[in-house]
Amino acid sequence: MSRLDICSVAAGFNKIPLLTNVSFTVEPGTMTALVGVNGAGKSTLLRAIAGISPALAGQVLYDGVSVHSMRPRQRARQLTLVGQEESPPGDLTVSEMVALGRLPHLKSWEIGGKREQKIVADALALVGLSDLAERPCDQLSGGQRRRALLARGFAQGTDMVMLDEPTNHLDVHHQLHLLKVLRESGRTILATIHDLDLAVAHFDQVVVLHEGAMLAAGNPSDVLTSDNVRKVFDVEAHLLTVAGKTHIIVDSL
Ligand SMILES: Nc1ncnc2c1ncn2[C@@H]1O[C@H](COP(=O)(O)OP(=O)(O)OP(=O)(O)O)[C@@H](O)[C@H]1O
Repeated sequence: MSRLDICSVAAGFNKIPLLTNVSFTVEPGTMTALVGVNGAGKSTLLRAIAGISPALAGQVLYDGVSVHSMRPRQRARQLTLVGQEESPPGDLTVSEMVALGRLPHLKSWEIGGKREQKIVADALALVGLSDLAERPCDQLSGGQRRRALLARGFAQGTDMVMLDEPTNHLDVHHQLHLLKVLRESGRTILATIHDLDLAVAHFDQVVVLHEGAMLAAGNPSDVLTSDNVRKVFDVEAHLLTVAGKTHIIVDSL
């Protein structure tokens, strides 16, 4: 497994940076959460880190290799990005859509083979969608669509997985189930997330973006302090420990 190094990265649009000088490392097999207010640039940064859009400055290294120097197929064999608002083509069934995650790995004659079918079925089972495998994607609820896209991400089979707001649209059971599946997968995870309590209780590292820069990165309870949360989100929050786990309660504006 490989580590991901984000080295002095700037990301933005039309050559205008929204974020500059972002540096942190995601160690192999660990989970990092990216947090910040709406419009802070989390999705923009994640796309730049995944190599989907250019970094305006700096470098993203996966196993020491620049992701921006990789060809798309080579990159897709090593890094998965599940975006925030993807709408799968409505006329594909759920299992056909999930099978798209396999394309970077396959020769044309391997498509639909027994091994491939099993990988797709396993990914659907992981997100609890086996019973909807043959349903067209346009007949899914918001949360089911989200889980189907996550299954496509799992089926891609890379050690490094980047997820843009993976818990959005998921009910509380499926939020916790997803975080458990991610942890038990042993994969290296970088995810944007709005729920600070999920970030503090389930991730190894939190990176806070604020006013065009990285405010802090590190252990969740060291980074999501009352002061930092007030500074970034303009709310009052308190950390507390319940049954050995740290949680954050946001109690007022
Ligand atoms: N294609 C684009 N061209 C120019 N600006 C854009 C484009 N897409 C998004 N933006 C702007 O870039 C900023 C950062 O957007 P981004 O989606 O990265 O934020 P975010 O932190 O992920 O927000 P959210 O929490 O609302 O999902 C926003 O101000 C947004 O309006």
